[in-house]
Amino acid sequence: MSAETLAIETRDLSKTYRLGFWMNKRVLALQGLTLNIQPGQVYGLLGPNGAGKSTTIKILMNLVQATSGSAAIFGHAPDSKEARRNVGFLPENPAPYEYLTGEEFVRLAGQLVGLSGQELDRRVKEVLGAVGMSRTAGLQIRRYSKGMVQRIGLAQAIVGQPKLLVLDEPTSGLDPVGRREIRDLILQERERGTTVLFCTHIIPDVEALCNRVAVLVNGRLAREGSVQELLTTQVPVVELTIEGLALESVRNLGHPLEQAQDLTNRVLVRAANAHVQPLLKSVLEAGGRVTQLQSARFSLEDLFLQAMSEARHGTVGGEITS
Ligand SMILES: Nc1ncnc2c1ncn2[C@@H]1O[C@H](COP(=O)(O)OP(=O)(O)OP(=O)(O)O)[C@@H](O)[C@H]1O
Repeated sequence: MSAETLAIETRDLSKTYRLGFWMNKRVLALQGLTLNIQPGQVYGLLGPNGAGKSTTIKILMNLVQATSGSAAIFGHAPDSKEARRNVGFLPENPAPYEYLTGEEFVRLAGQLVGLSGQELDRRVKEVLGAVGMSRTAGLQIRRYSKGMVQRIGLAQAIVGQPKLLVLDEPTSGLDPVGRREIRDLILQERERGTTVLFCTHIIPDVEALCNRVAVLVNGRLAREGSVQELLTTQVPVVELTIEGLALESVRNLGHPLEQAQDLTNRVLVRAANAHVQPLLKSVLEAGGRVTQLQSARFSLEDLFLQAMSEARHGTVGGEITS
């Protein structure tokens, strides 16, 4: 395999689910998604509920068939042995055999990826320690809390030291300490050179972990790039706190505003750098006061909200047609 082979490649990937008694309603869960994920990248898939993140992951994990387009893992089709051999997977709701103990479950996962003997013993012990489950590994999984199930799910995903880790909401259900531990673990995997694809709603996790992100809205790619690139290509914005004028009066001053919000007795606005001087002048002329002015850091959260509002205001879920 050449060094340039992509870890994950999707080309024009689409998925339509059929719904209703006559199967006559269609949900366009993915609409022509193209992604290129290089080996060694930690890649975040972001998007509102129903954007198509889990569907993308399920197609890559061969749990769902694409309606059209193609997907490959290290150059191999998702249903091939070659693709599966290289992947550790944590599903959205890991539902492991709940009568097994955590340790038995991780051991089984290790055996399934070909580990045995002392190497298996060593790896099981190692990963149980890494996910903070050494003490509770002897309990049946049905006794675990959601966060513990999540940790054991992650342990089974990494036991075989896969080249690619695919994680569907890895930190969901975890307390802040647990989230930090799982984040550290993903960082360790990144150090090891593992490619990681994960989807999440937790934007600080994306900022802490990812080299690259894609924002999906309605099954389409709304943004894609390195975190750095996506944030620095944004127009610099200034945040002003205005007193003595109502929100409507500020809006009626006629200057383009990125955002305007009514707080008690003051208005908070965000405007692009270029519009700040004329805006200031108009506020003072209208009898208002500017009590605070600071440059605002454009965050991934802003980017996410911007992508959503451009795509369609407040839409949640794939497009439904009949
Ligand atoms: N098995 C299914 N049958 C019918 N529709 C489905 C099925 N699975 C997903 N969908 C629909 O496809 C769209 C995309 O769902 P998907 O689970 O991929 O979104 P998501 O981005 O992972 O959402 P979330 O963040 O809420 O987990 C949604 O409108 C969802 O209702």
